[in-house]
Amino acid sequence: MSSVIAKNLTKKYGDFTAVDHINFEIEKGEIYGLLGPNGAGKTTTIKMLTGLVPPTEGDAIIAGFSVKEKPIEVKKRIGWISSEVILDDELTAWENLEIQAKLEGVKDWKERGDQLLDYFGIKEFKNRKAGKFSTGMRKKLEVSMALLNSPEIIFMDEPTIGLDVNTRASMWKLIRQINKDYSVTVLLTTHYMEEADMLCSRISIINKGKIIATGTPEYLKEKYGGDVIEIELKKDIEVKLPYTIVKKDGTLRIKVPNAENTLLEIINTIGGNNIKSLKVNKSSLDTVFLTLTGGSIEEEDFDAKKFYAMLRRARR
Ligand SMILES: Nc1ncnc2c1ncn2[C@@H]1O[C@H](COP(=O)(O)OP(=O)(O)OP(=O)(O)O)[C@@H](O)[C@H]1O
Repeated sequence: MSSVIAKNLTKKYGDFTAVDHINFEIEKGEIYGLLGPNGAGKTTTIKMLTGLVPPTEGDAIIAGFSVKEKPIEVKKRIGWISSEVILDDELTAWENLEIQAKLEGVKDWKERGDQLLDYFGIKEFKNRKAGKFSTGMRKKLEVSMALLNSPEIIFMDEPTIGLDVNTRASMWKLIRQINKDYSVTVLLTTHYMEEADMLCSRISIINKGKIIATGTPEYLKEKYGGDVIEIELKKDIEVKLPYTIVKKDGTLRIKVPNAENTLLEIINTIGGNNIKSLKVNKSSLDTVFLTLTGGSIEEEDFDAKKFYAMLRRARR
């Protein structure tokens, strides 16, 4: 059964198309990722799915209800965590929950509120002002608020943006736990490749408002992955190699099955003296993105020591 079905969902702002006829389907119980760089249209998509912004074209069926026709029914069945601040720092954790219950019209919320704070290990701080919470505790409170109305689906817009590595890892654990323990479907947006890879059962890659690929991380890496070697040339030359080469502004992007096995051949062909810099992007969702768009969200620095050792060997 599907929790979310997006059908030709489109948002235009004047002449600009922020989200362009996107289609995807999320099964009940999935952790689904919308992965894309800044400005790709992720937030706009979430806003349309949660009924905050009306689509220009298309529709979405959320928990069986059309967001266009039955936005109130949709809102009753979803939780939403924005990438912006949603807590009132001057109110206690409990008062923040109370406001959430009032805003969403959740009656008899107190028992569930207590149970949620207990589940997340912050019950003893229920009377502490949210402004005094650590980042991790704030996230737990935000998730408690989103779960207060017992939603079928939670939408999380960039849930770990700006978090340090440890808090990010705790958040991933927490998302997995609520997905299992509260049987809640999760749709999250992210521009972190690793996050999508670690957390999501399936991903749609979104770029410039369009979905350009959908599948499990494993499928996407197998279909579009491979290592990408980026070489900045000192002098522009014609390079003939049995691999896909994209040339842009004096830099070659060479897609190879495996960088370690092909680097020497490539350096020998180009000539070590003609290489200004070299970088290897190992197979990851980043290389998938690179293959699909020619651009990159995150880049891995190449190990310069290893490179120069190889270069020395190639020159001998
Ligand atoms: N209210 C608006 N009016 C005009 N343009 C908008 C509006 N909201 C968003 N946009 C534009 O739509 C595009 C998609 O924005 P959106 O916020 O959905 O992207 P995103 O993938 O969530 O990126 P980010 O992580 O930077 O928020 C951007 O170019 C943005 O400038």
